[in-house]
Amino acid sequence: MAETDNKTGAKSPFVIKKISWDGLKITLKLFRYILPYKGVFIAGMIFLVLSTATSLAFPKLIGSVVEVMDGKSKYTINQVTLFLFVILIFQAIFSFFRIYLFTIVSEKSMLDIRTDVFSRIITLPVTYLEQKRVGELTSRITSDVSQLQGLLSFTVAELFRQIATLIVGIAILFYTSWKLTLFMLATFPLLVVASGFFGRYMRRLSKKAQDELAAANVVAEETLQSVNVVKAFTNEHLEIKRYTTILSRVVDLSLYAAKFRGGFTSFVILALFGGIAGVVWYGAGLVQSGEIHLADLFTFILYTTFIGASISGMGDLYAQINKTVGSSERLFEILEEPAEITIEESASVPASMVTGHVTYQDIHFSYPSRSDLPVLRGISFDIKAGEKIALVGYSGAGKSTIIQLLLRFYNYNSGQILVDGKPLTEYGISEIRKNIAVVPQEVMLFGGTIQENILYGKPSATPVEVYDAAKRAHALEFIDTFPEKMDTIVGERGIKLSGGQRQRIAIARAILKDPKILILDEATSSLDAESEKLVQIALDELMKNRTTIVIAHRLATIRKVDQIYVIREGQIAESGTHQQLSLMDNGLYANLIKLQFETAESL
Ligand SMILES: Nc1ncnc2c1ncn2[C@@H]1O[C@H](COP(=O)(O)OP(=O)(O)OP(=O)(O)O)[C@@H](O)[C@H]1O
Repeated sequence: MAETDNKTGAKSPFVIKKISWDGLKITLKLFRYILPYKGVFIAGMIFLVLSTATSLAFPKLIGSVVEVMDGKSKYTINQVTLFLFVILIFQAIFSFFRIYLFTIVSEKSMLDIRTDVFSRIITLPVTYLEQKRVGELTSRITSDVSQLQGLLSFTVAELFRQIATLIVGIAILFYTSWKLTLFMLATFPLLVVASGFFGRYMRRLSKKAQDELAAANVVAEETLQSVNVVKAFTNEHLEIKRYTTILSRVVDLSLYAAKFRGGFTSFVILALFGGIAGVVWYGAGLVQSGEIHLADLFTFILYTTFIGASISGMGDLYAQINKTVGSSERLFEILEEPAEITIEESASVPASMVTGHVTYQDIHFSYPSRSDLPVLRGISFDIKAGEKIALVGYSGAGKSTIIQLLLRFYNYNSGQILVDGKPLTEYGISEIRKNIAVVPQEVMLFGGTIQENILYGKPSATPVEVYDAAKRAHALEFIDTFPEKMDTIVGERGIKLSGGQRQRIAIARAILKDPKILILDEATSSLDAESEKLVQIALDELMKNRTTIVIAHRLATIRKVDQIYVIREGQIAESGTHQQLSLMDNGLYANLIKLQFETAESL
């Protein structure tokens, strides 16, 4: 986790920036998401102009009321009030449409942005994703996109309204009385300079507080994700402490920032009302000397408050835009990251029907994140179509890595992997993955029905196919015991399945996918004898006529394979059949078997 420092944030790792031109350019790219809704957006802009115009007419009308009272108007008080009401009603209608139309645009474009970001995240290469925390990526889709929503539904409208209020307001003021306007403007530079100064400091603090809060969320999320581990270690108090420590930093920062915000607001109020008091004083003199009417003074003061409010609102707006720029930079960083596959490709690529002849030729590999540490150091083997091999070896020897390369999660550094004689790199990523099914150690079930979970292997399968796959995976044995059968909800909000049951669901998925190459990453945890037997029968069924690579932990599977490769420190230390290897004196495999046998006996 990034270290945070003391309150002054002198060396904060969170970069605090002024709005840069580059950042703004990135933010402007967001408007391409508005393009599909440009008609609605333009309509919203028209209503925005209208509602701003009506609100700007308001001080003028109040002035007219005063004119009537002063006996200097040709209209009656009722006429002017009626007109005022009509304007108010129009303003209400315009505001309604402005808000509604902008919300349509912002909600719909947010939907598009979220979909794009989500699609991009899940199509990014594993190498990119593993550098990021899950919490960080989800906050891209949630908080960063929400920040943009503010831009479209609120900030654009506010920016326009405030700029229009400033320009039109000042123009009207000059028209009403240039002397009084110049007097009023004399107070402005002070306000602007001070708000610039305070505003910048406050933005820095609020950005820090925001980042701290995000870090707190990551902590909460991580804890919740592995809540069972926390409980098992009875480390609740540690987690609570971790969370509250970071939260109290957020509070400290926010309170510190609040002092400045409070101070700034007091200053603005003083300066604003001081300015108004000054204008009233000077204006009263002008009215007395007959230079302007009383009504004009009223109008003038109202416009001055409007303008004052606009100026003080600018600081907030700046902060909003700044946050938006930050969010868009983070979003475009993901959106512009090259994906490994496109969604269309993954959906439409037909599985290139390979026969399943897999060859590893002198594969060398190190993980990009630890490029100095060779993990595979010259792995070579050949598996004929339909043959079965097992990879065995101590933990960390490189077995899973061998598989990850076949799935093209990473690119190997040298050597070549061939499938049916053709280099792996010449296949499309989706194409190759469609030919491989993985039955992992830890089977992940999605929240949904058993049917949906099996369908994951082949989304286009018919219910009959799903049923058949479940039957062949020996999953019907337990599915039929549930009242809702295939429609039983599993996952977070449904029933929890046992390890053996989950494995049989995974096997059913693989049967449905029906690939030529199968990868079995055996669960290390042992199942009870009954489950073990059923899982084994299901696996035997699954392995028929498929090239199979087993990361083996259980003797039952290993005995049946054609060839066993013992991996040690990224190299093949021994190879042969179970028979051959177990007879080798002092052989690694023979030792492993002995070890497993002893462990099994001691249990
Ligand atoms: N994503 C990764 N980034 C960096 N190093 C990794 C990564 N995954 C694994 N390693 C390292 O690569 C080496 C081989 O790991 P691998 O997972 O292939 O071993 P394994 O034989 O499958 O072990 P196990 O039986 O425990 O699953 C280990 O030293 C591990 O720390």
